[in-house]
Amino acid sequence: MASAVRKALNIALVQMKVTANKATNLQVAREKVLAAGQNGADVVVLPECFNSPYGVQHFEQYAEPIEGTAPGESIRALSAMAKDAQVYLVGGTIPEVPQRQLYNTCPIFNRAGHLLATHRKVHLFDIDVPGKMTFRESSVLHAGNHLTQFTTEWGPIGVGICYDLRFPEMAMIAARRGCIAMIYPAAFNITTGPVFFELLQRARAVDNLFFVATCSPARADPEAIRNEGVYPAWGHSSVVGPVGEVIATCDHEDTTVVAQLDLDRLDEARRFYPIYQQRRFDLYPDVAQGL
Ligand SMILES: NC(=O)CCC(=O)C(=O)O
Repeated sequence: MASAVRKALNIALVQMKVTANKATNLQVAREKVLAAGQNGADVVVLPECFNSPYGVQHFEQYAEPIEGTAPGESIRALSAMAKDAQVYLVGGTIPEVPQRQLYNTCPIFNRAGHLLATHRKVHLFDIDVPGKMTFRESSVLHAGNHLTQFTTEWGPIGVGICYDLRFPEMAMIAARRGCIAMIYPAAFNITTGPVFFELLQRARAVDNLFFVATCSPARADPEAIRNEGVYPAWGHSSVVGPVGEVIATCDHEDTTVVAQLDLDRLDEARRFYPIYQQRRFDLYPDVAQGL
């Protein structure tokens, strides 16, 4: 007898503290991914820049190759975590150096530890809010040129990285290609986080009537932020449902957020609000191209 299709998937967002020690970061990630798997997670997500401090001055030092015959130690460690925990692992991001160019890249593994896909951050985080937050990823990073999704038994899931969340087109394309969710490893900060982070997640979710999940690093100690210029991560890793409801969230502490993505919620939202059938591509053909 064919087994019933499972209608819900369990997700865990590992909001871990990231240090300057790569080996420690990998060990902490491993412990938390294994714990999440033991607690029933199907999909586990790590934060943006989980193996290195987040800052343009650090990327080159921590960068590793991902694909090819000699993947770096973070990729080998992530593959083993996914396999040992028997989970899909959205492996946060690491600075990637395939040849000379650097990228901010998310590797995604299946339950057997095989690399399913990689997403290179498409929209680089270049902003200048004077006196509050200036960041210029493009001073050292190159932007990726591909949209990314991976396949699961619940349906395809799209992947973006942090600043990619601000661009509705990416999530919209994923939704129209059948994705049930977008997952974003992310590291918003104490300037932009309170204003935009939840708003953007809820907007992407309700625009597309699908799930949105984000995973941030935990915030560093205030002295390290004040005295050493450590990036002040906002935290607030969250799962948002198809009508923009916050299903699970947290503050900025070291924690793992768990939630269930119940596909009945998605079906119901799309039945109640049939925007997928009501679009007027005759009036906006430019946004229908390529889909
Ligand atoms: N790491 C990032 O891309 C940060 C994005 C961010 O903080 C924003 O406001 O956007």
